[in-house]
Amino acid sequence: MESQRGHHILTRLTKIRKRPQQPLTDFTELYSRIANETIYFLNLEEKKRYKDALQGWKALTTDVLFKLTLIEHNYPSIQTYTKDELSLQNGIRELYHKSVMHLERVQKLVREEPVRKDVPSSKTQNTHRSSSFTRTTEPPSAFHMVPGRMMKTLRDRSAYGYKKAYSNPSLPAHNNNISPKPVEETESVRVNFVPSKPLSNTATKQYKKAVEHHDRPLKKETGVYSEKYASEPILIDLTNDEDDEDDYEAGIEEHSVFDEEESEEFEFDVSDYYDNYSEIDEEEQRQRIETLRSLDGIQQRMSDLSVTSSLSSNKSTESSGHVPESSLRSLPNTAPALPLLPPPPPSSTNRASSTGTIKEYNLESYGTMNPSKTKHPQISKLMKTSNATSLKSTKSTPTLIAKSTPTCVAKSKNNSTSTAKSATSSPTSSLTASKPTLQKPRTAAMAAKKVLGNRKVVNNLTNNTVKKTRPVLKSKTTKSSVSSLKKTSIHPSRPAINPKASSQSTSSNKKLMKTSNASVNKVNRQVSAPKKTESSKVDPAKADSTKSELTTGNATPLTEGNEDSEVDKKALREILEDEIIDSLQGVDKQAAEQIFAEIVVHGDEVHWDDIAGLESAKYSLKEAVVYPFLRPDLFRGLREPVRGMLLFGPPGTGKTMLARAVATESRSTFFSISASSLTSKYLGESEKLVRALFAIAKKLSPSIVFVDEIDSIMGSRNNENENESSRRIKNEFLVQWSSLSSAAAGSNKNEGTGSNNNNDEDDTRVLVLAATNLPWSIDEAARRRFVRRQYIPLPEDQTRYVQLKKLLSYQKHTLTDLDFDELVKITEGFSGSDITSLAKDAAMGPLRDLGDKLLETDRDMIRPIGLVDFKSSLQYIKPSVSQDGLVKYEEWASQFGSSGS
Ligand SMILES: Nc1ncnc2c1ncn2[C@@H]1O[C@H](COP(=O)(O)OP(=O)(O)OP(=O)(O)O)[C@@H](O)[C@H]1O
Repeated sequence: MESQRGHHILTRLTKIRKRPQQPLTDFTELYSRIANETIYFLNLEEKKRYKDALQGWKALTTDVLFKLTLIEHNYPSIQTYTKDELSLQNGIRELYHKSVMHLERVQKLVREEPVRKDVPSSKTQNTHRSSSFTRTTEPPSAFHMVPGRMMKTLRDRSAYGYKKAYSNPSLPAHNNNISPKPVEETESVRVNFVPSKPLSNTATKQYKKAVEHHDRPLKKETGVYSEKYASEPILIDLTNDEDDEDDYEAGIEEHSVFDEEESEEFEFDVSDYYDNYSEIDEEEQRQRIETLRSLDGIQQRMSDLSVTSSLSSNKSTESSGHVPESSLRSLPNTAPALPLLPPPPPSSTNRASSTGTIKEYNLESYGTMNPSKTKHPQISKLMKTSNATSLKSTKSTPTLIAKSTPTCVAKSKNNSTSTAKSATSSPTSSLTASKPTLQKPRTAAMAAKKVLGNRKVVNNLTNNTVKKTRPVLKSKTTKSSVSSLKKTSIHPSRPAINPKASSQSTSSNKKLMKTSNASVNKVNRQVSAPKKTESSKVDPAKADSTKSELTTGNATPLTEGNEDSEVDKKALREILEDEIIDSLQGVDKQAAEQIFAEIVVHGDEVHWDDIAGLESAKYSLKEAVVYPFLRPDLFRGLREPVRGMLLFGPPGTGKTMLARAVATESRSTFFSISASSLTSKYLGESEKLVRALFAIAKKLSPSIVFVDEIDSIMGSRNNENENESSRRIKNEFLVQWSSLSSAAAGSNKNEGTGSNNNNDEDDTRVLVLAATNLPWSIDEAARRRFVRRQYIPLPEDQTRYVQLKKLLSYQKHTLTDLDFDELVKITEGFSGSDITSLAKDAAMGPLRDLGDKLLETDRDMIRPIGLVDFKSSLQYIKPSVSQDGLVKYEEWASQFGSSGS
């Protein structure tokens, strides 16, 4: 008894120790941001929009630098960093270095080619001059961009450009150390001291204080600072070098309204990062000095904020007391020093070995924090605690959606260059935005999301439910307007990172390119996405279709730029999948891969509004799934969400649609599985698949495991014809399913305390949602687990009316309300799917009338759809559900289910 209590207390203590104050989320957000935005700016470069790219790089580097510093300041106790956090931190630094290199390169390009007539600049394209950094939305986080993500794996490795190199022969093989730029060459880099998203309240405060601190001499004592800043931070536009002066002043003005009292002292003390300094040996000391020097570079950079770096660097250097002045002199002016990274690890060819290599590299690459090198016991210990780390990363494992709203680029006829390019090379793309029919994305974040395929990004700006204030860059033309941003409907703590990969991601080492070290190369591919530019001629048909697609808003990638962004998406997706797989404990890797390859589905989002009628079913689903997923804090203990919900009813009534809508609206990962996905001919493999499925679902929680035609997996076990294999799958499924629920109902200890801090809740936010046309054949044990059994009947009159209206709403038609009423009557007994088929067929009527003339008839000349078309289609489109069948459903519904019309 006593020992039990002791154990209990210990467990609680461990939890308390583990949970709070870890920078993982911040690091992952930052990492995904820099990675995603990098892709976007590379795309800009490809399109020769160097100015835009330059602005982007500037803002990105500054922002990242600031945020990184801030995170490190907020979490100074580096000893408590998990391995993933260290890897992420390292990865961010690497990407940051890359960004600085890009910045320098593009700066040169801009100087060399100030006027590019063939490429419309951002100014000509956007009257309001919204640079890609008018951050009106949050940065693209590969995982955050996943409102209602439905994942679709694209594990076609060949497509990811394994052979594409991410290197520039002109660059040194390993270029983590950015060579300092001569002061005179250094452009006055306006430091954009504005995070696009406050990391936390404390961070915001510190940020405010930091700005205030650095601008103090210039501060106008208005004393007007109000909470407004927190929600409506003011950002400085970086759009044009000539206007730097204005921006600068504007920035100072804006920054001058900070409340001194509200802010805490922002002290950036690099020594916070290391303690017990004297306990380490000489070699270690030397390394640490290096690192401290670099960190001081950051500190210096911090103090240079809002002023030109070249001017203030010396001052700052002098004031720094941590590092000898001489060593600081060697720090680059434009490229703030960050800890140097060792060369990449040797290549390895398989996933398992690559993981090992990555791990080793992560540790090695962190220089002074290498546990084998450092004698710091806590650090060494930290490096060994991989389990805790994986658990942690579980919650922040990201997912991606594939649906994309690609940016439009048309290939120039004149260009025919076809060399594969690397991210670090000067863009020589043959792509030019000859007639940009798509608006330039309003923010880099949005653009990157587009590149990475988040269709919902734009929608979310208006359609979100979770709001979060976010700073935005202030455009010069709208200096007075400061807008707060809503947090897009994304799970807030779901980053999109492959920490292992990140640590090595941006090495431009050619050798590294050749390795098949999965994560490393994938990130490289993601960032650089070398372009194929073999053909430069515009296929007129293609161009036309691109145009029309763009104008209808249904653009699909047709050009190389877009192909590459597809590659980027795929690469990123694969990275994420690999990361998840690598971090799963006790799960067969192959099985996990198979789950990703076959089961996880992206795209094709369905919203409540897309579904006609079924109001009761919708409400039921909201209550059972959507609300608990969105407000887990309210649904605990007795209110714990159900773990199983069954949708049953005649075929084609919208069960699958409902499931998809639930996935979208609850912003969860959607696993669509079928019997064949879980069946393997090899003994024991199927169980592994089931285990992997649930493990991944937990990892990517909140998740919905949707099993269509559940009767084929969960048929009654009394069936004598059932074979051993399917019995085992069933048993394993039931066992795994049970593991989702808490052992004792109502046993949540946090209930009543109002605590929102239950980090474990994500693990349990997994729902098995199933659909079937044969509810009576489901095994009883499974039926019991489907706490909610929702009957989805044939659509009623009103539902059919709504559906018909919806279907015709985008078509030219002559149907009056009376016609619709008539149609509703005629279609009695039709399922939703039957009605869709009918409408589709009727829509063909006007084309059928044309016969062969169809080919030369102008689109506008085609007659509208009329009632007559429906009537003629009704001759051969008949209801698919028999009345007899309906009786059986209704009986079962009255016995076991609830009605959902
Ligand atoms: N309520 C509805 N609103 C709009 N469309 C619907 C509705 N019900 C069905 N449909 C149409 O029918 C098609 C099939 O629907 P869905 O696949 O969801 O049916 P289901 O009940 O899952 O069928 P099955 O049981 O055969 O799998 C949908 O793609 C949609 O076009």
